[in-house]
Amino acid sequence: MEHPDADQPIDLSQYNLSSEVDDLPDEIDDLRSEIDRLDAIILGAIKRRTAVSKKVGRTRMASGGPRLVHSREMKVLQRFSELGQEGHTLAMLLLRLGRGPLGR
Ligand SMILES: O=C(O)C(=O)C[C@]1(C(=O)O)C=C[C@@H](O)C=C1
Repeated sequence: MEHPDADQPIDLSQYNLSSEVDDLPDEIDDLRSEIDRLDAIILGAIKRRTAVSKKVGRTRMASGGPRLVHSREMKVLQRFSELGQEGHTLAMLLLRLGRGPLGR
């Protein structure tokens, strides 16, 4: 299956995810509608990420591989580090969702 190069930034303009918000109206209801739209995108992306991450884990373990891959987790943490400490927390939560409870 075709898949985008992970190092190639996604064209965020296609999804209207730009951080430029000067063009948005100063209307609370309109702004909240935009937040609702974004939350739907984020939630959908998190649910798919979790499902894909679980599938990677199942596939790897089925061939005798480890439950976790430290180097990959470091890449994910690095990716979210542009958001600072909260980005680190967010990345940790995404990893936790994908790998399920540890120590079982
Ligand atoms: O990339 C992998 O090998 C995965 O299993 C996915 C993932 C992730 O959610 O990004 C989950 C657990 C691993 O420890 C590392 C990364």
